[in-house]
Amino acid sequence: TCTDVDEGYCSSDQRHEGGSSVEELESRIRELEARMPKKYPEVKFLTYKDRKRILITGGAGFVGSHLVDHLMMEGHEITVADNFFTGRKRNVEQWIGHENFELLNHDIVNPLFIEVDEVYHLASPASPPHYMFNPVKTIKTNTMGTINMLGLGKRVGAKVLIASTSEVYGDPEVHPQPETYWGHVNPIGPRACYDEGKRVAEALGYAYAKQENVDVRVARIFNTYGPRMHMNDGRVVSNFILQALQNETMTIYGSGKQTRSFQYVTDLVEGLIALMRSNYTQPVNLGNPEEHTIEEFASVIRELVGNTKSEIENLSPVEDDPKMRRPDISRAKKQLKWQPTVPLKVGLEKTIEYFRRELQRSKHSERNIFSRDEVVS
Ligand SMILES: O=C(O)[C@H]1O[C@H](OP(=O)(O)OP(=O)(O)OC[C@H]2O[C@@H](n3ccc(=O)[nH]c3=O)[C@H](O)[C@@H]2O)[C@H](O)[C@@H](O)[C@@H]1O
Repeated sequence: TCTDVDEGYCSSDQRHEGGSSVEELESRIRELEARMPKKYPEVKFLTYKDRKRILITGGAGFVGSHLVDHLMMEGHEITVADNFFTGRKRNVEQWIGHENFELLNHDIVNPLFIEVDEVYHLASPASPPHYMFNPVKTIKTNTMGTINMLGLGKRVGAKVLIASTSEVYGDPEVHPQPETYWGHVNPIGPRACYDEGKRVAEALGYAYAKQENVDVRVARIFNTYGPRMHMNDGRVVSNFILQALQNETMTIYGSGKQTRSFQYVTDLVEGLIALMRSNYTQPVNLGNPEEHTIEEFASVIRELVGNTKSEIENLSPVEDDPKMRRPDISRAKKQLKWQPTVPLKVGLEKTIEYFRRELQRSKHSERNIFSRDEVVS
């Protein structure tokens, strides 16, 4: 009988002779292995021909990390560049160590020299309190950072998708907002660092496309919500949910009659990918056209959270706060065959569940994958 089972030196005959104890042990190990969570979510295998090398700036952030999940599961090679100003390692921890994944602690205000086929350029603080906290850095990220990404696109021949924003329309005087509207932006107001930063990013994109033949896509992203928004994000959906969950006052800035139209993050991710893969080079609005007042959002969230003692209170209005916002998405429908599909209540429930878990969380390394299928099934 072989006694070197641990060392793996036994032949199968010896193991057989060794009697049932080794077989029992083996089957017990198999059983235990089956019970352990899989190391990584299921990733499709793509051959070299179909696999793309993709850089996602801001890939550890709220939107970026959902895009990472989607493209990783499709089987592509993903590099994330993030300076962790608002992004968090936790958002992509499910991929760390995977052979298709790389996480760089890199600030794109500095150039980055890597070989890629596509760049999703999402890096920038996006919530008003965050971008106003360091306006100079916000401008640098959107100007110098964008130049660096377009320069990378030029050098290696990569397609570059620029994440622009509905804020390029400012406090709009046209409603809903089509891409042909030039906007109504205060160039020296508190939001200017972001609004004007993104307007320059778009201008840079088209300048590089014209002068240097860089293949550029521009997505104008409207208000988006979902799991993995930062606890201190400060935007309305996460604020209202966290306030309701903790029985705190729900803070409406101003009358609450201002409107917004909110899309769930997985819808946005599909729109971004469709745009990147299309041949359409003009800006495209990506948003959900269902419009509500902020007051309505407060009561819908209050109701969905349930059992809350939170009161709703009106505080003073925010300077230059857009009074209404709703995307005209005819272009996305026509050119990308894209439109949002996740209903507000379904997305909000998913987001509430996420924040509820975050508030209860007391240890590291809990997986947090959110796929669209999980939401619609
Ligand atoms: O979520 C987004 O996608 C967008 O969020 C912000 O734009 P904003 O529409 O001002 O987003 P919020 O800060 O969520 O504010 C929405 C409305 O709710 C109000 N609000 C916000 C927070 C709060 O606690 N209470 C409250 O009433 C704001 O005054 C505003 O009228 C960013 O500036 C955009 O770049 C970003 O694309």
